[in-house]
Amino acid sequence: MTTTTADAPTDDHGGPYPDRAAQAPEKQPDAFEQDVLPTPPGASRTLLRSLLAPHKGRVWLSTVVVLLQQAAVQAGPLIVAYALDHAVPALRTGDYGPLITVAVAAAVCAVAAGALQFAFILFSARVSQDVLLDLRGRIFRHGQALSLDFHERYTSGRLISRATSDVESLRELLDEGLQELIIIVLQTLYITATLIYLDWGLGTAAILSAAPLYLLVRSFQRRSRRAYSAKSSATAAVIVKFTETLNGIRPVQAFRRERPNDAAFARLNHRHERLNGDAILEMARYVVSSRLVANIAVAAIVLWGAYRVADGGLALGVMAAATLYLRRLYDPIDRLGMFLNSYESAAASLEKIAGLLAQQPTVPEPTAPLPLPAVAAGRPGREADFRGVRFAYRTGGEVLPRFDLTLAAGTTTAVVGATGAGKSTLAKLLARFYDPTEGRVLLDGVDLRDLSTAELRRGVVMVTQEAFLFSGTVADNIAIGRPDATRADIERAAKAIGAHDFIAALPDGYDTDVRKRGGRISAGQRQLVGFARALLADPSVLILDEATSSLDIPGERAVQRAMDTVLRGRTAVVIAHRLSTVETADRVLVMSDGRVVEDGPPGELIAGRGRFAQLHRAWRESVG
Ligand SMILES: Nc1ncnc2c1ncn2[C@@H]1O[C@H](COP(=O)(O)OP(=O)(O)OP(=O)(O)O)[C@@H](O)[C@H]1O
Repeated sequence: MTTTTADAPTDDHGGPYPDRAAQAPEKQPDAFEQDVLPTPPGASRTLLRSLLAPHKGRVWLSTVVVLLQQAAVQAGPLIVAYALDHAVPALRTGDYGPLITVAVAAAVCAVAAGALQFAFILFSARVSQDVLLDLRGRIFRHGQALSLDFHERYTSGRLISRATSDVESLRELLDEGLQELIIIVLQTLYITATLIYLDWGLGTAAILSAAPLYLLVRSFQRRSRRAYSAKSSATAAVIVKFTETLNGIRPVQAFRRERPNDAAFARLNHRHERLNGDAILEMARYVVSSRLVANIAVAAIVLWGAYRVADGGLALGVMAAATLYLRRLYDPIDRLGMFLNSYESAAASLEKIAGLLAQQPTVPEPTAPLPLPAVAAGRPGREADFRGVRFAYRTGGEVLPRFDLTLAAGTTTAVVGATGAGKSTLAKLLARFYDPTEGRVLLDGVDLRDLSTAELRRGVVMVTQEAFLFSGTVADNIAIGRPDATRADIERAAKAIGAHDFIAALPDGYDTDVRKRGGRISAGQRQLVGFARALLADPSVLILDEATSSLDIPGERAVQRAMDTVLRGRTAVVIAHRLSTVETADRVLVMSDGRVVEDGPPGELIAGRGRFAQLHRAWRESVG
């Protein structure tokens, strides 16, 4: 008999699987649930640097352009001062020269400011668009490269959120942030220098007043980062709910889940709104408190200045000018808040993206891949061997206790067993969607972990129940198994499978777009397309998850014939749900609680008195 170990509580106390604790992260808060994947320190900065590195030249150019643009803008008051002090008195003496100079200078500055602003927008937009293009591509490529267990936990909605709303908040920073920052720094430097020039004491006091402001900025940064991180997760949760509901629209409508879904969505939507509000509130708090600090600083400095004026230590004019400059010095504080806002929003998003990109596939490519040995002429398929394999999902307990199993080349093995017995898990190990927790899965003696993905996919193909169709034509869908296949190859495969007639009857035959007319392709026909795809791919080992849904009798026969064709001449593992499949297999494995409890040719098992014999009798009776 077998034992169920999936939820054995003894593990943590030195039970039968001492290393299980290391594989049970669900006991700690789940990083996936909370949308905070572990990120190596400095990963966001490294990511940003690597994104900007190819555009260094343009970033510098943008910086120079915006500096020149600011110079052109700031020259305005100087020109006015020159006009008042020189051009107007000169005009009184009939000298038009200075006035013309002023007019030309003002026109040049105005045109230059406009042209430079245009150039800046152009350069910075190019940089930001290229960076976003690169980043979206990286997220997509990485998403595709990550292993199945990652996707099962992270969900496509979160990936979409990373590639859309998080990328968008980075765009806001890249498009506007640089200009804002440069303006803030320039204004602050210019005014501080002028204040020091006017009066050392006042200038130093102004600089000292930056200390409480600095503390305020730091606290705002911390709080706003937290607020934006929560907001980004809330946005992702809204998108996850959206995609999940719409992907499952059939069961949603069939089971009238609309109302509960509306309620659940409203909760997530409100949470998003509230967290967005929190982020805005942080900004409001910052603006109010920074203005308060600034006003107190101005009042204190002015009081001290007035005392010095009364004392005769400071000229009144200098005091007046310094007061005006002081007010201006604190003007960019609001701007700084806006900048920090978009910076923190982008930083929170970047951290989430960096966390995603830092994930490593749990089924990695080998660094030194090995080739599969050449198949001897006439030998069908390859031998598959599970050696000392034990498997536990990362999110759960042990599903397959340690076992050994050899599948001889060219044989068809039917796997049967109750739901949850571990049939699909066994199949997924053979297709290397997961690596065994312990032990090795070998194909003709080569560990699957040593095969390049291309070699592995040529060697082993898994056809799942749902036979997913991608957007594109029927021909494209069949050719996924072998992209270089000609139309003749595709038709030959379809004919062999018995799919040609229905495909030819579609409005555009093989060129029918499956998305536009997807409704015309029935479940059975989808399976036939799936088989044609597998036949064209021609793998040595084929794993087939037989559909549980029963088809009509002609449909059933067509699928059965197609299956016989596709299984012939290779090593096959069929997760069987049909009696006919089991009866025609070379070998039957009966699984229960993750263990193979019966193993043998179908005739032998049927004749025996085990589970399979009982199952077979019940099956026969139900068929009639
Ligand atoms: N991604 C996963 N993470 C954690 N546990 C899983 C995962 N997939 C399956 N399991 C668990 O592993 C066990 C075996 O599942 P498996 O899908 O292999 O069974 P099965 O025999 O193929 O069932 P069915 O006939 O219903 O498809 C079950 O207890 C299931 O809950």
